[in-house]
Amino acid sequence: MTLAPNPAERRARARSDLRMGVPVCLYRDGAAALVVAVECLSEGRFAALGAIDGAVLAITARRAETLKARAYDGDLARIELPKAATLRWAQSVADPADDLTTPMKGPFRTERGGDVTFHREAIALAKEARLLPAMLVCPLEDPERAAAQRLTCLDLATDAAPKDAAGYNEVVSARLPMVLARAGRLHVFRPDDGGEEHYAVEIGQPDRTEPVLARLHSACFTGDLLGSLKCDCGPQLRGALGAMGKDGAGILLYLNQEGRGIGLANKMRAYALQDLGFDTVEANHRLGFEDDERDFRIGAALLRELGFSSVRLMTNNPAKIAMMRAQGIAVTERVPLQVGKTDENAAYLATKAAKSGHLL
Ligand SMILES: Nc1nc2c(ncn2[C@@H]2O[C@H](COP(=O)(O)OP(=O)(O)OP(=O)(O)O)[C@@H](O)[C@H]2O)c(=O)[nH]1
Ligand SMILES: [Zn+2]
Repeated sequence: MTLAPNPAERRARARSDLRMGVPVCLYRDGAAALVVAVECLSEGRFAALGAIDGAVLAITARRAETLKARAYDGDLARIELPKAATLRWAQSVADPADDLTTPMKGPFRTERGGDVTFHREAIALAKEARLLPAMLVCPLEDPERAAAQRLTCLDLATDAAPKDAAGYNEVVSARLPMVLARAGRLHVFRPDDGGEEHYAVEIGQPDRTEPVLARLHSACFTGDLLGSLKCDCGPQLRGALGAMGKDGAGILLYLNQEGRGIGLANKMRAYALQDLGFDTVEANHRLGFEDDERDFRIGAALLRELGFSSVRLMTNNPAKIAMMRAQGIAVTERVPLQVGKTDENAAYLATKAAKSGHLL
């Protein structure tokens, strides 16, 4: 057998490289490009890469809208680098932190026509790496040069973003008595694509042939652990565990998709924007993200691994129900989970109801 990394493993390496500010080489059909995440760029690498003829900043159409830059490529825009472009300029294109204090960043010239495969893939990699979706993309005449510098190289014919969700393997499970549910067991699942681990908390011994009381909870460090008043996550987590403890059976999936899938750093960037008056959805858009970047297929995959095919789902989010059903998990009942409303999170919950279809 070959010991070489497979496509998923190469992609995992690429994500790590991007988080360190190391460029990654993308190639396909004889063409190639070096891509690097703007937020992690050093002065030295920016000077070297920005000087390459044809280098552009790839940003999402969401971010372009805020910057008033024309997005000719549908979901993304390619901003040309002005002659005097500095790293500071590139970072202010990527990061909305100073949008209001220094609004005059443009006007921006954006490219039109031509192939955007590398740009789109670069944005996808940035999101997978939980980085701001703003990438410096530089055409590369000779991909051999990237290999010679030991850069990670992805052949998009084989290593493009996979359409199917990762496979999950249970690493271990052990008994975990909890205040709210004594008969607990924690299962740890590891994906086969080098991505995040996710957890399942099983309460009691639920019958696999009956619909199980289930909760799909997304990680919220601020709400779950710190008791933040900005959201309802902590009370929902404890409310779900409490209900399962009382029932004597249930399954709580704890998915490590912090900040609706944008990561904690970006969620805190969103919180900083919320302090300037933007709501939770607007803040995501200004950062360049969609409202919700989570992949709920993971929840269905874990349920299947655990032997469940039917749930009574504790949620107020119809998208979770639709996704479960689309993934072949029967949702026999929606169990509302309305706890933890405070003065501080009332506007947040109202925005979720108005813009994201949450049920009140
Ligand atoms: N980007 C972003 N994420 C947030 C914000 N507030 C909370 N979150 C995240 O939102 C997610 C909330 O997860 P859930 O409670 O599972 O999801 P939900 O869509 O509200 O659905 P239900 O609670 O099931 O009704 C967590 O990952 C939080 O970290 C915010 O203002 N911005
Ligand atoms: Zn929260």
